[in-house]
Amino acid sequence: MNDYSTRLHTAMQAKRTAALVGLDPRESSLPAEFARILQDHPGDRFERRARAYEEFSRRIIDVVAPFVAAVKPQIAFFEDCGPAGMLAVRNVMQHARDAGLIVIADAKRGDIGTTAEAYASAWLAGSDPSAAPYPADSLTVSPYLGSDTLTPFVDAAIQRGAGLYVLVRTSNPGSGSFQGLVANDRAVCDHVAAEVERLNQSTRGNGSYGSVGAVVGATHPLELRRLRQVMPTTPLLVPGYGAQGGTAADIRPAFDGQGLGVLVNSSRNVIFAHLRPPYSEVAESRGWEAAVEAAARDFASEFPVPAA
Ligand SMILES: O=c1ccn([C@@H]2O[C@H](COP(=O)(O)O)[C@@H](O)[C@H]2O)c(=O)[nH]1
Repeated sequence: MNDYSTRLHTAMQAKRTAALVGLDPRESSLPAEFARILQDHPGDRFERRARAYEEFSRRIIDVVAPFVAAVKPQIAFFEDCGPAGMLAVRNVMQHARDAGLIVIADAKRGDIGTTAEAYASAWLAGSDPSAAPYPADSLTVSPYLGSDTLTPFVDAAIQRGAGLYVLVRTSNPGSGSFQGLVANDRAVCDHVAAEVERLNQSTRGNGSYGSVGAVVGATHPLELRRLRQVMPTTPLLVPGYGAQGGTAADIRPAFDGQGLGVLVNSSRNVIFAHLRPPYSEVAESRGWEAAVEAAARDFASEFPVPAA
């Protein structure tokens, strides 16, 4: 069984990019053709929306799979469709696994003891997609309940060859209100980062990185540099690039010398490329999937990874 960071870095080297496409479907931004499913598909409005999200996400996966290493379904959008949405996201995740992509479930789970065990069991399929009802390679988790509540996730990650991304410094403008508070001369996010790096050590095999990763936003470039030093062997998941204002220059210092150690997320700017120039022109002439392809190619080329 290959551990998570080995599988992740193999995928990044195969696709030669650290780009990750976020699957954040929203009814109001779907291409016009999805109106048919939203109006005519059997079931109630939640089931129709779930069907549209599944079809849209599958087609995004088909378009971006040649260019990126991973996808990150944002579970909230699927959950908002009720039970049909959870079935849809399960199918989307399986479709992405079948396409050879690393799948990060952005569900931001976290709870005490046995409840954390149940979350881990549900979401961390790891190297064997059939090991969990939701076939994710890795999962975002919240550290807010304390370090002991991360342990069940770490144990499951080791057992299943799965990965975790612990929220350390999130990309939203208000993330400093708690994460930036200073205790014992260090910001809370630095305390969390030190704990993530410590937990990560128990998951390191022969590779340079472990399987306990961290979420650090591109919108806080100074913290990103500092936190990379606190977490030198921790794989980073970096949201906030593109639509939230983060740039490639903000993120580059977090990569190692081989172009590894960081996955960069972009959601809206890729999946809804048909809505913004210059890709809207591509959509007009060649359709929305061509616009997504052009945006995914451009995004991937911003974060090149050398072949192994
Ligand atoms: O700190 C965080 C943690 C998670 N996210 C999620 O990433 C995507 C970002 O979408 P964009 O369209 O590229 O802005 C979204 O699912 C967020 O919930 C984040 O942005 N920041």
